[in-house]
Amino acid sequence: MVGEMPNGGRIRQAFPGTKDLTSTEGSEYGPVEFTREDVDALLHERIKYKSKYNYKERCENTMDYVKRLRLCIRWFQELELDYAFEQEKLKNAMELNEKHCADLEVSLKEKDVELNMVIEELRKNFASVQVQLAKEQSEKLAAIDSLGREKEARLAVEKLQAALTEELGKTQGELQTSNQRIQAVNDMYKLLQEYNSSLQLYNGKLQGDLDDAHETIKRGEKERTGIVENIGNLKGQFKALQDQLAASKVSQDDIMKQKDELVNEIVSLKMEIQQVKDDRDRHITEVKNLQAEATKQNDFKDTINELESKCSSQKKAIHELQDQLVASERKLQVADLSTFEKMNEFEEQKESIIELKGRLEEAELKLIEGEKLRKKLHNTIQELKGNIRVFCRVRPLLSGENTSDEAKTISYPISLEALGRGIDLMQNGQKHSFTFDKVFLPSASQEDIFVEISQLVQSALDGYKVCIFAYGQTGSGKTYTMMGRPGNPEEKGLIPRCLEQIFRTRQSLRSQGWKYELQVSMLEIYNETIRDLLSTSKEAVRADNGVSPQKYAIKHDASGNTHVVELTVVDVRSSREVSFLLDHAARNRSVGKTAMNEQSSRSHFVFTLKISGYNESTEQQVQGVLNLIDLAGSERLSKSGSTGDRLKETQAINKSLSSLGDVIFALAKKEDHVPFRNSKLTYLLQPCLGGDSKTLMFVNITPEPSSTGESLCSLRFAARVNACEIGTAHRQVNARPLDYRLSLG
Ligand SMILES: Nc1ncnc2c1ncn2[C@@H]1O[C@H](COP(=O)(O)OP(=O)(O)OP(=O)(O)O)[C@@H](O)[C@H]1O
Repeated sequence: MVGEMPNGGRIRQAFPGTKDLTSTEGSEYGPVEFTREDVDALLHERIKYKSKYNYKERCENTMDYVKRLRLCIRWFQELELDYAFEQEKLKNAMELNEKHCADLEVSLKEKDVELNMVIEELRKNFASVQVQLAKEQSEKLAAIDSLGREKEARLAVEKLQAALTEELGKTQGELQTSNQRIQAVNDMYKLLQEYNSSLQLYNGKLQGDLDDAHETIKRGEKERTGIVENIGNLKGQFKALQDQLAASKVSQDDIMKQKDELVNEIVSLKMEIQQVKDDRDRHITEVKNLQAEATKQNDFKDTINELESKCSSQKKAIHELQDQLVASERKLQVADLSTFEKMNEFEEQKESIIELKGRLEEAELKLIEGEKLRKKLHNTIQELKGNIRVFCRVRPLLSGENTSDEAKTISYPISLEALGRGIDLMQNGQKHSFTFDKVFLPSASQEDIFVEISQLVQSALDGYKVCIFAYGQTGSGKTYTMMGRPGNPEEKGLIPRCLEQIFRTRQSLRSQGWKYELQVSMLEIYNETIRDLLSTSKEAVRADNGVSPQKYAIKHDASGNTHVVELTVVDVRSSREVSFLLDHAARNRSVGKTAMNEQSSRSHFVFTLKISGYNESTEQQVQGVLNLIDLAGSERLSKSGSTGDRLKETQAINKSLSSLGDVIFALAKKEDHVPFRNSKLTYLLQPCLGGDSKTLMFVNITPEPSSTGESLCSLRFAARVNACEIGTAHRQVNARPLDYRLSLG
């Protein structure tokens, strides 16, 4: 059958395009396909023939027609087979579809049930949503209400915002000016940095000059020794010449005498000659007479010969004496000449010695000036750097301590850059080198120490906060450095010397219109408790417990000043008054005997001098503070030999010193949190350590070989302190009157 296929198309396409159905070629060259039109044409085809009676032709045409019919039938048969196959396939597909439909139906039913459930739930939800909606509508109403209110509030806020914007504008203006100021500060900082580097350069140059000066001095020294040697030689020569001169003078005198004698002799000889001549003439006349007579008397011949020979020998003698006289006169002239030359040489050398002495003095002066300038620049650089300065002092060996050369563990480098600043410590054959701002040898006197810190004391008078503290193992000389040895003016410590300088300067500044008021307080921190050393009541000094927590509480105010509540403060007018107070405090101090020190300080001693200055002519006011602190000695429990109360003291001392270390190291590392509050000592010293103070630490060292370990610990601690940058101290200068309360810093 030919027709539309179930899929709407044809299964086979018979001869696309036009085709000659009379041809039977298809049967021989593969399958032939037919369209509906082809089949219709084939069925309605009439067999053509030329002659009705040409049976052959009719038979051939019929055969051809039959062939084509057969071909068409075969095509139909194949098509049918295809259709049957297709039908089978469709049936299978239909069965599959039916099955799928049944499955779908089941799942649809399930879905239906599910959907019903969902619908049920949605209905429930809808009901609750409706309830919620009602609720929300009421809330909406409330919200609309509050919106109204908020609008009002917003308006108010907008107004506020406008005001704030205005303020913001102002603040931004201020910010701008602040930025400008910051810029200016930055510029200043840059300038300071440049100044600093130029100072360093200058310092370098000065160092160079210093080196040159050293060189010149060395050369001068050499020249001087050469000159001194020369002078010695010249003096020797001069002496020899003087001796020679004296001898020459003597010989000259002798020669003169001789000359005189010779002259006399010559005169007498001349006279003699004259006489002889006269005699001769006389004799000649006599001889003539005699000759005349000789002729008569031959007897006189011998006498005449004798007289003649006598005469010629006398002539010879006169010649010799005359030659001698000429030679002596020449010698005398030569001697005069060389004396004159020597005198000239001596004068020249005298002048060159005077000139060299002048040059030497000039070089020495230059050296002193250079050293002063170097120190000043060093101080300025240190101030700009904002470091805590550290001086190291090594005390001399005390009687009974090991003095043998082999036991010496401390040495001092002599290189130019470390001279006076370096210290080397040997421990177990290993050398540990340290450099500080200054190292004082055991031979340094109390005056030497004071000279180095006197500028700091001046700073306190100029309105700076100054803090000097002594750190070191017990028995290393802290108290000796700060207080000195009582009863010996030569061995006065820093505290009495500082006060003497302050009172002296106060006196001299009076002529410039300055008036100073000085107030003193002294306290000690013993076992983490503050004790007022100037209190007149014994209980207040001694009681560890029973004091109100408010009493002696440490307070820092906003301007960086520290106050100790209820601490005794005394106005002082002379250093004698202060000495009296120091004696009083010393009697109240907690001291005890340890294995390391007979008179060991068992507490931290804090001496505070508040300086308030007012200049009547300039109306300028300054407020300086001088804190002088003798720390309790650091010591190992094992070494201190402490037990009982002493052990408790030692533990408290070590705890507060280790807190001091923690604070220093936190500052060195620039940590956000610095544990100032961990001990009374660090909390009290907060302004000194925190940067608003000129701070100097003495690290005291004992040269005793058995203390090498302790010394090394102290030096290491000091080196870290020295490396710690704490900021720059500020001067407290005011134009208006100050609050004269006493503060620690
Ligand atoms: N530079 C010095 N010259 C002479 N003697 C000194 C020197 N330094 C310290 N001494 C002596 O050494 C001893 C111990 O010194 P000092 O009491 O000052 O030590 P310290 O470090 O304060 O000890 P502590 O921490 O136990 O109080 C004292 O007898 C003192 O006189």
